[in-house]
Amino acid sequence: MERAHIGSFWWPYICNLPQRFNVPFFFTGPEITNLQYPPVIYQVKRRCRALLDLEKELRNILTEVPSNQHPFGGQEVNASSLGWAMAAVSSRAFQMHNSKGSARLMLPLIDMCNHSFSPNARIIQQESKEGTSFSVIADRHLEEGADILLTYGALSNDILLLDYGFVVAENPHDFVEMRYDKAMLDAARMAARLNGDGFSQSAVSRQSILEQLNLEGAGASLQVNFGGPKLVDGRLLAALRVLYAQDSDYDSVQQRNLSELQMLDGAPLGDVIEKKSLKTLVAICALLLGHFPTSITEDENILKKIDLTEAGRLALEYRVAKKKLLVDCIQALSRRITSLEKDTMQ
Ligand SMILES: C[S@@+](CC[C@H](N)C(=O)[O-])C[C@H]1O[C@@H](n2cnc3c(N)ncnc32)[C@H](O)[C@@H]1O
Repeated sequence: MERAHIGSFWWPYICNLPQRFNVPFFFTGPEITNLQYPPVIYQVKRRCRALLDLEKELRNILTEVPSNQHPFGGQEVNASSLGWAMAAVSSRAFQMHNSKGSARLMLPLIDMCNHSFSPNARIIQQESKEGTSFSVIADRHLEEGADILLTYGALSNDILLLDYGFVVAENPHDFVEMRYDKAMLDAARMAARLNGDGFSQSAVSRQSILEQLNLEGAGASLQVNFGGPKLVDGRLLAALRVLYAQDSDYDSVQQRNLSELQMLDGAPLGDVIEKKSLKTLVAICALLLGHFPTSITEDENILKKIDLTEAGRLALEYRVAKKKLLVDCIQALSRRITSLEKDTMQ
């Protein structure tokens, strides 16, 4: 609305906002496909659909509104202008908290600061009789001309891409998600050349632990992640440890609590089960990597091209970061397997 009202109080601020935002609902179809990661493609399409629905709804409402009461000064409202407004808010509003609750606020000037996971400044909020004020203070001495960097939060590349239109190459908060599925675990077990019965035939006693992990039963939450500070979703790790446990190990399983079973450090059910679980996790990462249509090397070669669009480059950077995350997981898990093997030999 403010953008349509030339000369309004907020007009100077609105004029200084970027004309274009590089968020994915402005991507072309092929650029969206080039993200190569179904969970984020689903989110992009959902947001595009929501914008188109909003456009339709507003158009219907506005046909009934007399021209002198038109909220946008008679200007056409379409998905593109709505998308611009949404991107302006999603990429520039800061989540602020006080005693009354929390809200996302547009903070002119402060919103010129870029994001870093190693920021050199932070926002300070002060309450007084006059109201709430916000300022930025540096956490260390900044040379003249240095960028003032804030942290936008512990955000994954999915959120950075969808809300802000950029990604961070080695984002410590990024993850790759998969759906917990015993058929997938069986495939990974075979890929890791570990023999034994399929996981689908697991005993009732294991079933109850999988239910406690909320991976089985009504209302189970099946999304499990690789990456982030924990490297592997604790629930997936615990499930594999329990599924590999033999009936004879069962006493040992019952002596462990759920949080112990979910921790990557240690081998709560012994080295044999640990190695099998870790090898299966490596195979899952390799299978997930194989789902991407192109390799990291192919992507890096495409990235060297100079005629890529900004969105095309961003889509490539996004998918390379996901693939590298899986490679990092494979390497870290393989190091753990090697160290367990060394311990066994000693
Ligand atoms: C709150 S604004 C920051 C100021 C912005 N550079 C400007 O002057 O318009 C957020 C936008 O800045 C850009 N940005 C912030 N941090 C970034 C980073 N670390 N890498 C790339 N772009 C970044 C993104 O376009 C993001 O949507």
